[in-house]
Amino acid sequence: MNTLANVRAELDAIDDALHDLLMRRADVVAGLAASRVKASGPTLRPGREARILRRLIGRHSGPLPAAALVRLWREMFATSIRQQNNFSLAYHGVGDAVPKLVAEHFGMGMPSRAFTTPSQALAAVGNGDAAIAVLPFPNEADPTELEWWPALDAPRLAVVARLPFFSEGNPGPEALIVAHGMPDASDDDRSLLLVEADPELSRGAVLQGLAEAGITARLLIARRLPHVSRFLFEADGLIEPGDGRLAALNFINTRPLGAYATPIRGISA
Ligand SMILES: C=C(O[C@@H]1C=C(C(=O)O)C=C[C@H]1O)C(=O)O
Repeated sequence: MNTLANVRAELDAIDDALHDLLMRRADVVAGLAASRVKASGPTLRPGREARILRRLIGRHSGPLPAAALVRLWREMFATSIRQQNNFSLAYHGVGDAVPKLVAEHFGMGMPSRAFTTPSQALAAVGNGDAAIAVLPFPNEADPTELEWWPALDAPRLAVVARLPFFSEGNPGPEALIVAHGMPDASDDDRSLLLVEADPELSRGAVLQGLAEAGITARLLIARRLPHVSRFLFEADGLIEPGDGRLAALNFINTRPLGAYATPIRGISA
């Protein structure tokens, strides 16, 4: 009979099974941490996390909202990252959008420190005080003194993830994670490209130059400086510093700033 006691007994059995699996997952991560197989690379691997979430969302069905599935896995990722080393993060943001994204992405327990400028947060990563910096997604309306991407020391420090990775519909304010080294591919990625070009060159001509080199890109920000036009593009795919397509470009300066797994924006039923 479907009494409350019966339903609760079934939930208790499911909780035990889930608990066993969570403990088993943590054991596997502990083995990974002890084995040093990741010793040469960063702890946080947003590309791998994106592959896991895409795979699970792809097989998902039933009444559990996909957003809840992602939240549960985010908490597990954050826990397993902290299991692997003393992970901590630096962030900068005006208002509460960035701290909110940090809490949603890394759970409530992740050690994090706020900085009043993006360059201070990046310096904390540069000198090893923090593993990553979370910074606001570049915006055309940003004041120059908060514009962090033109001075990003890529590929030493590079963009490796975009937050939120999952949202149903409009994501609201977004952020980027900057870490040491270029990110792993996730099979569906986008790259940030800084281009400095002769101010005589229109943005259409710059886009055409990129297209002729085989790079499909969208303009995010254009800045007219005294002797140069500076552009930030989001390009399809993973573009790393040695990419052959960059050699074909003859702008004043073209620099990949990193990449991120293409975020999921709503899922079709
Ligand atoms: C376990 C790993 O480290 C981190 C934690 C992950 C996980 O818990 O599945 C996945 C990617 C990394 O951010 C890994 O690199 O596989």
